[in-house]
Amino acid sequence: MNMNTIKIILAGPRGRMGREAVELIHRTEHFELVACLDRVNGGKKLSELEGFPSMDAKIFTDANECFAAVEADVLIDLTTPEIGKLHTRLALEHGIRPVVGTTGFNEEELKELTQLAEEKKTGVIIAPNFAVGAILMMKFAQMAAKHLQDVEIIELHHDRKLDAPSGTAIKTAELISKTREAKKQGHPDEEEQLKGARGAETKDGIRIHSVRLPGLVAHQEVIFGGEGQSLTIKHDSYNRASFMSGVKLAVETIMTLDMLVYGLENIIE
Ligand SMILES: NC(=O)C1=CN([C@@H]2O[C@H](COP(=O)(O)OP(=O)(O)OC[C@H]3O[C@@H](n4cnc5c(N)ncnc54)[C@H](O)[C@@H]3O)[C@@H](O)[C@H]2O)C=CC1
Ligand SMILES: O=C(O)C1=N[C@H](C(=O)O)C[C@H](O)C1
Repeated sequence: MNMNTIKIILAGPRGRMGREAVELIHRTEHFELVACLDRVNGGKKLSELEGFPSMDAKIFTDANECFAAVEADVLIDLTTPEIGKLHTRLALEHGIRPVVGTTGFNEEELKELTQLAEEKKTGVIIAPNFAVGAILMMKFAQMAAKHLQDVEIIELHHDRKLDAPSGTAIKTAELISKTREAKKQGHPDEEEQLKGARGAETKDGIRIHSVRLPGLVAHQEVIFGGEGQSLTIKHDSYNRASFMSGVKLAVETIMTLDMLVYGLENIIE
């Protein structure tokens, strides 16, 4: 396929996801890394940092300065919840299309960014999970919820994760709520003897439990219960390479969008 070069700014290149994204951009012929946003190393080139491929992208520590100085098509943000929100807004102000893997956006923030994308007629993709298997897990859970209404979500992640519950768990509950009536689960008189024992509860009554342990990467089980039966839908990411085909698809697809898309399930057939 002959594709025009897509110029990319990457925020968070030294992070676990950022390093994989650098490799993805490096090996993709029609992707060009034009700049990076980092907390430190301002003024250096990426190739000056240890362990990175020889890429001349300049590192900025100030997003406004970066977006004003560099001509770019797409921002890939893989940072922290607070910084990811700031970068997304600023990129839109500068007409740069944000592909956001960073999680931790709430409903109100998504609404505000949807409006801003519409005003600016600029594409935004906010993807709580880029792994195709995770998208399928969410879709299968949404299908199952038509038939089995009692469901709990257990998400398990490495212990460096900042947000809980995970973006994927929140998105899964939202998709399930599209096919399942709101319902209070468990015994009507149940009482927590230890606060948090029943996990978090969405407004539609879905319980989410978050596990954080060293050694884990990203895992989720969606457990449905019915009369005399249960159904478990499970997905595991064993490494961060599992997310990269989704990042590539998002970067290519965003070039054709003029609005915000929340969730890769909306662009994967
Ligand atoms: N959508 C998806 O499929 C996935 C999303 N994630 C999300 O991506 C985000 C990053 O995850 P990890 O790479 O595991 O985290 P990490 O902690 O390894 O990396 C975050 C990076 O952001 C950088 N950073 C912090 N403040 C910054 C600033 N002001 N400017 C530029 N860079 C800044 C840090 O220096 C660090 O290198 C998290 O929100 C995580 O939940 C993680 C895996 C998959
Ligand atoms: O922080 C992570 O690692 C991950 N974050 C995303 C989330 O919050 O769902 C995606 C994946 O689970 C890995």
